Amino acid sequence: MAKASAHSRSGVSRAFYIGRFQPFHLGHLKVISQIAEDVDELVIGIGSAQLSHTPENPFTAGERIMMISRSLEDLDLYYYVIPINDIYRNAIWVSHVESMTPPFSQVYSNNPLVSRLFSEAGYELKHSPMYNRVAYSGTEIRRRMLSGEDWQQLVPQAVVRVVEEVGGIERLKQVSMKGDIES
Ligand SMILES: Nc1ncnc2c1ncn2[C@@H]1O[C@H](COP(=O)(O)OP(=O)(O)OP(=O)(O)O)[C@@H](O)[C@H]1O
Ligand SMILES: NC(=O)c1ccc[n+]([C@@H]2O[C@H](COP(=O)(O)O)[C@@H](O)[C@H]2O)c1
Repeated sequence: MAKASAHSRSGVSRAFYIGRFQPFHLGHLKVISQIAEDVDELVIGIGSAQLSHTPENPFTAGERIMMISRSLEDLDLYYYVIPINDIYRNAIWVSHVESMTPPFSQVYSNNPLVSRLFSEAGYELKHSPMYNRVAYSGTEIRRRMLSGEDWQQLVPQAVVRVVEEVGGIERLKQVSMKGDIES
């Protein structure tokens, strides 16, 4: 059975969009700007919220919240940013998400597992185009942060400031080191 219609009982249309946002980049911003044209409110899930200080997940949930809220300041959209820990039980993951978020009726995702789990649970799935995927990619941005190449142009200015504020480049380099730290 399909979930509630696109509009809830209050008449508000609310959607869900989840990512790890390691870091939040211009591809994510473009997706959210597009979603903002379709819905009244957006619930943004910070996936793998428990992870930080690793090469694939350098930033904490709190830092990712800063990146997102500061980047969306100028957008005409009411949004909620909710950290979601992984639970490693796909069959009940949607219920886990529902237990942490305001209710929503549409899900925006290009992640095959996320799409599958929400459509099995009866949600309306929406897919957005991939924008400049070669560069607007967390993997590519972290690679550039490590190699000293220009990554700043691939993220909102607010994200550059958060990364600087938390010493993000130094952290990423240190947690990516192999072997012992030489004195
Ligand atoms: N350039 C992009 N354009 C449109 N959607 C994107 C883009 N990059 C990521 N997304 C989508 O945003 C959601 C969250 O993505 P995620 O946070 O994993 O970013 P990512 O760039 O794919 O990161 P990583 O390379 O670290 O896996 C996913 O549904 C993903 O498909
Ligand atoms: N069983 C689970 O805990 C489960 C299932 C599906 C997605 N997720 C999370 O959802 C997020 C999806 O975001 P990405 O598209 O960035 O991979 C990830 O953080 C992923 O770990 C978790």
